[in-house]
Amino acid sequence: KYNYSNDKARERLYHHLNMTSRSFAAVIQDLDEELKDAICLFYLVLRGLDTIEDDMTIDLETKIPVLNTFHEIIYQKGWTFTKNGPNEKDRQLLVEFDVIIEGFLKLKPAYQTIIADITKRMGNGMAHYATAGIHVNTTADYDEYCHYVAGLVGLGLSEMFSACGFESLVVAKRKDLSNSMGLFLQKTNITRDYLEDLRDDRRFWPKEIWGLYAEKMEDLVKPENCDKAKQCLSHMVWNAMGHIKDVLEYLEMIKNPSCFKFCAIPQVMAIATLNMLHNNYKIFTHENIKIRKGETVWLMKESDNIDKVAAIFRLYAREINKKSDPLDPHFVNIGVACGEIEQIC
Ligand SMILES: CC(C)(C)CN1C(=O)[C@@H](CC(=O)N[C@@H](CC(=O)O)C(=O)O)O[C@H](c2cccc3ccccc23)c2cc(Cl)ccc21
Repeated sequence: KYNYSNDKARERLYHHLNMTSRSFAAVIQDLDEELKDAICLFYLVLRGLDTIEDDMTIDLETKIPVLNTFHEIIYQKGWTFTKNGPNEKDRQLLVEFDVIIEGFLKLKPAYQTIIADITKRMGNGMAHYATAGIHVNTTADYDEYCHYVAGLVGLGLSEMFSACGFESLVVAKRKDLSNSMGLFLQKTNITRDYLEDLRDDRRFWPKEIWGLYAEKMEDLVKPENCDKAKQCLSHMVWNAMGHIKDVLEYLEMIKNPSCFKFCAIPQVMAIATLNMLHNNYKIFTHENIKIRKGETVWLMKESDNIDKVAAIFRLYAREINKKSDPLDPHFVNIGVACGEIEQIC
């Protein structure tokens, strides 16, 4: 029955959600009642984990154990974390993490189990890559790292969609497609955040790729290496585009309208971002380049069914292809990738 204190707790929970990312918080709040709280808490637990992984001011002796045990921490009433650096974006979330734990412990056991399982696997994966000397070298490492931090999120969400009955059991079964949903988002973010990550001494671009264009990853920012830098960027864009076929196949499976928008909106933002990144030397000179607000508003409005989403992917594939430089070694690859997208859409 209606429980005032519960409502107060829920209000504090959604306050944290709105603090993390306003636009996406609105999308989560549009989800059906049955899933809304579970996905809100999944999102905030993962945001807490990510805030610890991202904070380079925390020494490894502290960071590694917290990453590895976060799936147990989320059951510990009252737990908070105050060791985050002062300028860490979501520091407040961890200072008040007891609120998240309260909400997590109110969820149905089925959702708690899914969230704890994904958190365990993600935390272990993050701890591995946070260990001194471990780098993203091969493209296989790149796929593995992105699986840990984003592919697993897709697996967890698909299990929730199937568990609550909104989507068929096939959605949870197609782990390959769920994984690609995460990889497409994460590879787009990693490609976009080259300069910011370089500044924070975080290296996610695989050496197997940047090593074809420079001696050291940081050489790509030198003006004299401009052409090589843009060729490396094309290679990264092409690598991310490899997941689009799976993304569209996954979205075609999603029938519940609120689940569909929740899944489709980040994907159309990602293809729009990839289009903005392609052949855009600014990623080597400016941080935090984003698609315009007007474009995101249009994308959020236009992503409510598979036909419109397919049309958006077809539109951006054409834009990306138009911007390709015939002298770029990946000119043909990107042309083929764009052709494929235009075919399936
Ligand atoms: C790393 C990441 C891509 C998984 C982060 N991630 C996302 O990027 C969010 C979108 C988001 O947070 N957008 C923010 C980004 C920002 O703050 O800059 C915005 O303001 O638009 O979406 C994903 C997300 C949504 C829907 C389906 C998914 C399937 C597989 C993997 C991830 C999926 C997400 C869902 C959950 Cl439950 C948790 C995290 C995420």
